[in-house]
Amino acid sequence: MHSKALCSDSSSALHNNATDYLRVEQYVADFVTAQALYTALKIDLIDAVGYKPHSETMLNKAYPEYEACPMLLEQLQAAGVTTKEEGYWKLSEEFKKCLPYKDLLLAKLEFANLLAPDLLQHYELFLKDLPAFIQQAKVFELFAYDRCFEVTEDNIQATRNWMRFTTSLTRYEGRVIAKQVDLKGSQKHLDIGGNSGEFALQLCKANPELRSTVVDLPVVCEVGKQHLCDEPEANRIRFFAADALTDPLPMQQDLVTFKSILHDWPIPACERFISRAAETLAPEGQIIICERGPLNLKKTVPYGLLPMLLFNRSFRSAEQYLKILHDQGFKNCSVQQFELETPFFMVIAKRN
Ligand SMILES: C[S@@+](CC[C@H](N)C(=O)[O-])C[C@H]1O[C@@H](n2cnc3c(N)ncnc32)[C@H](O)[C@@H]1O
Repeated sequence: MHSKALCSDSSSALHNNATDYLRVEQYVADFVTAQALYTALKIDLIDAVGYKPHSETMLNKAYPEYEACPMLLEQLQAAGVTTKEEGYWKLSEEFKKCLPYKDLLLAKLEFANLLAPDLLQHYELFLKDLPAFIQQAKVFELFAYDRCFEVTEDNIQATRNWMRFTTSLTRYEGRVIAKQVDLKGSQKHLDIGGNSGEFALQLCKANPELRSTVVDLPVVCEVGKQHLCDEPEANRIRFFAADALTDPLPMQQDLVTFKSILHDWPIPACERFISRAAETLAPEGQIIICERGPLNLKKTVPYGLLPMLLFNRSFRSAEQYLKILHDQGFKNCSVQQFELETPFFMVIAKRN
């Protein structure tokens, strides 16, 4: 390692509260449970039995068109979602603890379900020839970056469709990162590829001095403005529509972050993103890169992690980003590794 790199496994230091959302993973681990839960969420059965225990007569009345409702509830009982007491169905005490993360559960289920048909049809191609798989796979029609430049109602709608996935994941990952990282003294923050502003929001909530500028493509910025408009921190977060590889960027930043963007790009583009970020820094400023590491394939991949399996070959090690930073003159770098539902790391880089 060239840089003065401090590698630490800080999972034990993670605040329990911030990682509590990981409890949803057990309910999206296998295909059949995932379908049962997704359906129960969609038809509001989870809300119904969560609100009030339901007998079979009550279920028949509430869901006359679903004759297999009892089967669904039994499946969910096997998965630990529901229990039956004295003839009445209700949510288990454990599953009730997931209710604050319903948005995340739905996003995970929808994202995995969206991808599953592509993998069912083309798994061999996925292994053999990733570019050919990407050409065939329907899921990539959703992530249409070419629709992120011209602000039209259709493009906003199309872009919002995929941004709900990135936003739901980042809402919770951002809280963990905000608790992990010490941003004392940072005021001007640039979040490159900052999407809906959710990551900037979580950093601003945790750091009352911070003022963020979210750099992203024009349509993404429009959706982001709408996403944040009711947040008390919205007046500390502005959107800056730009291509961060080529357009001028706001200068004199104390902090530049890249969260879950660089893995999308080949190394030369990562070098360019990082050198452009470095140009914007004030003398004592720092760059923080937050990324997933590769999946631990010694364990089976749960259904809910299908999207991460899809991107797994793009997930690099922290060392690869450290090398780029070192080559660009960042001498003071450290790495924090931690486990979320996948390995995750932060590379923190200062010039001196
Ligand atoms: C995978 S998403 C990650 C979003 C966000 N950082 C998060 O963690 O939720 C990558 C983001 O980078 C943005 N992006 C891609 N190319 C970009 C470019 N050249 N300049 C600015 N933003 C870009 C995309 O529009 C998208 O919002």
